[in-house]
Amino acid sequence: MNITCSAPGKVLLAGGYIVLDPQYSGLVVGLDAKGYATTTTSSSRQGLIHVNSPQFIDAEWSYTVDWHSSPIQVFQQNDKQSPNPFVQLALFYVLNYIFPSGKQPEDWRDLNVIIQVDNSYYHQPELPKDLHSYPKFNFLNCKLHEVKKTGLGSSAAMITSFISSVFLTLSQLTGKDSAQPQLTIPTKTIIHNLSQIAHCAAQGKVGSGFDVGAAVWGSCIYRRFDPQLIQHLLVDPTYQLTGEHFSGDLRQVVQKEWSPVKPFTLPSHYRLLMGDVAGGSGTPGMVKKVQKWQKENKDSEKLFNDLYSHVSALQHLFMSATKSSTDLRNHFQSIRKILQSLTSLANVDIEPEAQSKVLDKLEAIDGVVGTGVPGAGGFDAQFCVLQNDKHQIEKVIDLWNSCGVTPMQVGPTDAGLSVVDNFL
Ligand SMILES: Nc1ncnc2c1ncn2[C@@H]1O[C@H](COP(=O)(O)OP(=O)(O)OP(=O)(O)O)[C@@H](O)[C@H]1O
Ligand SMILES: C[C@@](O)(CCOP(=O)(O)O)CC(=O)O
Repeated sequence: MNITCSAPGKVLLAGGYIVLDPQYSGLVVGLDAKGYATTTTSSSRQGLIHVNSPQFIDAEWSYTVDWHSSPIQVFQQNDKQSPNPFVQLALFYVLNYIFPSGKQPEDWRDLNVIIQVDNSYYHQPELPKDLHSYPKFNFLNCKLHEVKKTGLGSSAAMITSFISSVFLTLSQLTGKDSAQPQLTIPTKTIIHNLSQIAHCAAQGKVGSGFDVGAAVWGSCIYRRFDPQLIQHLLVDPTYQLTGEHFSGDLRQVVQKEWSPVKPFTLPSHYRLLMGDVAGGSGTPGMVKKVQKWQKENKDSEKLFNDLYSHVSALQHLFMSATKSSTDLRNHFQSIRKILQSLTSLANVDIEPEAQSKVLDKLEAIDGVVGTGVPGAGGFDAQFCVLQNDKHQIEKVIDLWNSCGVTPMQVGPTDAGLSVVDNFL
C-alpha cells in the first residue's frame, strides 16, 4: 500500500504582522508549488520508520518507535545523521494521536516515507546546456541546510503532506479508514491541528501558522488560533518529555476546531504573479522588532487597525469576486503606505526603498491592481495582482526582468491538502 499527499505553498498577500493577533485575519493565497509525501508499508514489524528526501545529499533519517514509553517516543537510530526535528516530531504527534502507548499495535507495519518538494521552493543551479527545463523534484546536489530557499513555506508544505500521508496510511492499517483514503473536512481539521503543533514544536515558537493553514486549506482568510491552546503540548524533539496526561490532552485539543477558516478562490479575471528578489529576509528578527515597537507605542493600535481595515476590505472584495479593480487598487496602495510607515517607525526593512522603487513602477502598468512585499516583507519577494491579460502580464514580466527581479513559475491553486493518485 502507498499513499501520496500533496500540500500547497503560500503567499500572505495582506495581513503580515497583524495576523499574529487573533483579532485580525490575513489574506492567504495557496500556491501550486507543492510538497509531496509518499508513505509505503513494509512487511517487517520492527517498529522502524525510514524517511528520505532524495533531492538532497545525506537527507535520510531512520527512527525506532518506543511503544512502551508514555507517550510513545520516536528516537533517531543513527546519531551520526543530522537530526530533522520537523520529521521526528511529525511522527511523534501522529503516533501519539492514533495509538495508545504500551505495546506495538497488532496491525503495525514498518513505514518508508519519501519527501519531495517542487523546484520553485529552491533556487535551482544553472540549467545544463542540454536541458530545456529541470526534471520535476530536481536533485540539488547539496545538503538540506545548504539550499537557498524562495520563501514559499517549504517546511509547512512538507510537514503537512508528511503528516497527512502517514496519518492516512496508519488509519488504513488500523481499519479506521475506508479502502480509499479520504480527506474529509473533519480529517483535514485533525491533520491541520497536528501539523500546526508539530510545526510550532519543531520551530520552537508559535508563529501565526498561516503557512500551515495554506498547506491544508489552500487560499483562505486565515485567523490565528489561540497559542495558549497548544503551549502545553509542545515537546522537545530529542527528549519528548511531557506530562502524564499528554496523549489524552493531545487528542482532546486536536479534535477541536481551533479557528474558523474561510477558503476562497482568487477570481479568474485576475492573475497573481510572484517575483523572486533573492535578497532573503530574517523574519523572526523582523517580527521581534515590530512587536517591540508595538509594545512601546500607544498609537500602534491605530496603525494596526487602519492596516486591518484595508486588509479586511480586500478580503471582502476577493470573496465577492469583485470586478472593481479601482477599489482593489486603493486598498493595496493604502496597505503599502501603512507598511512604509511601519518600516520607518519600527526601523524594520518591511518595504525597503529598493523594493518601493520597483513596486511604484509596477503600479503604473495598465491593468495592475495590487503590488507589494508579501508576508513579513524585506528583500525576499514581490507580488503583483493584475487583470488576466496576456499583454499586461508580459509588461510586468519585462519590468521585473529589467529590475533584476526573477518572475517565479508559481501561481494560485484552489486545491489545499490532497491525496495524489498514481503518483509513483
Ligand atoms: N524537503 C525537505 N525534506 C525534509 N525536511 C525538510 C524539507 N524541507 C524542510 N524541511 C525541514 O524543515 C526545516 C525548516 O525548513 P525551511 O527552513 O525550509 O522552512 P521554511 O521557513 O518553511 O522555509 P521557506 O518558507 O523559505 O520555504 C528544515 O530544517 C528541515 O528540518
Ligand atoms: C510576519 C508574519 O505575520 C508573516 C511572515 O510571512 P513570511 O514568512 O515572510 O511569508 C509572521 C507570521 O504570520 O507568523
